[in-house]
Amino acid sequence: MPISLAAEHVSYKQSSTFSIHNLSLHVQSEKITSIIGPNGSGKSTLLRIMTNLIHPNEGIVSIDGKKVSIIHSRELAKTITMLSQTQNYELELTVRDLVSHGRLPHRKWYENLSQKDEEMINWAISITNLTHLQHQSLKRLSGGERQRAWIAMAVVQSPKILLLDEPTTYLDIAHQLEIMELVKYLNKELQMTIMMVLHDINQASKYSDHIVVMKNGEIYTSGKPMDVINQNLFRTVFSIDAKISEEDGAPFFTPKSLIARN
Ligand SMILES: Nc1ncnc2c1ncn2[C@@H]1O[C@H](COP(=O)(O)OP(=O)(O)OP(=O)(O)O)[C@@H](O)[C@H]1O
Repeated sequence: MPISLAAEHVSYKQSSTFSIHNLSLHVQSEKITSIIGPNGSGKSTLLRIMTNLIHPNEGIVSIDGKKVSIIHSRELAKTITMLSQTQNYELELTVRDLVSHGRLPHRKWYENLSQKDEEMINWAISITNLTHLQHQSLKRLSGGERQRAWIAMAVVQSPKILLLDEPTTYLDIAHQLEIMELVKYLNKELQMTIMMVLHDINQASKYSDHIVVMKNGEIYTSGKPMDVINQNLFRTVFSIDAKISEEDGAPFFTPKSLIARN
């Protein structure tokens, strides 16, 4: 079932130096949307607004027309899940324990895991390719394995919408691609709507149906990768000259040189 996540005329004052002003965004259902933009442009803030973690001063965020601010947190967690940029890596938990926590919205805190919970946990561990590591402590995993464990915890909630904040940060290129392929699988096979913040613009271009470019707390532009990724974007948003080519039908950029910032 398609699901509609939208922000309308949202404003949020984060600090004396940063605010989001009158931002509107309709996230495409069952598609992959990537948010790109320079450091401090408001990408994470936007994700947190979309999941009701922070509340806009003005405007509305809604799911299927219902304000997220009035949806019960347990219900909201079953619909939309966000994986933040930094996870607590010092947790003394096994992979399976962590993933089990993701079932909390589906049961009362005092109830034991049901058979359905156990089935979902097995499923989430399996699709993230962690079955052989399920009893391993999180502390003893590689960065890529640990990231997959956190994604499994998010996925076990079977949310319709999954938001990921820089899911590939700190990972080597093979593990980055593994995460991107997993994201693609969740979208294509499970019809999950995905919105993620990415710094790697070539990965955003390759894996996304839609790209949103943030600059100074505003959406500078948005659209299909082919319509958004161009030399002008790199000059005006990232202050670099770039060469744009095409790779498997998606734009591919190579940085050339810095240009003076405005
Ligand atoms: N809790 C906070 N209190 C005050 N200011 C904050 C807070 N969190 C972020 N900011 C500021 O808000 C602005 C936007 O931050 P945000 O994290 O949304 O940017 P971003 O585009 O995700 O950046 P990055 O690419 O570096 O992760 C930045 O100037 C940041 O310093």
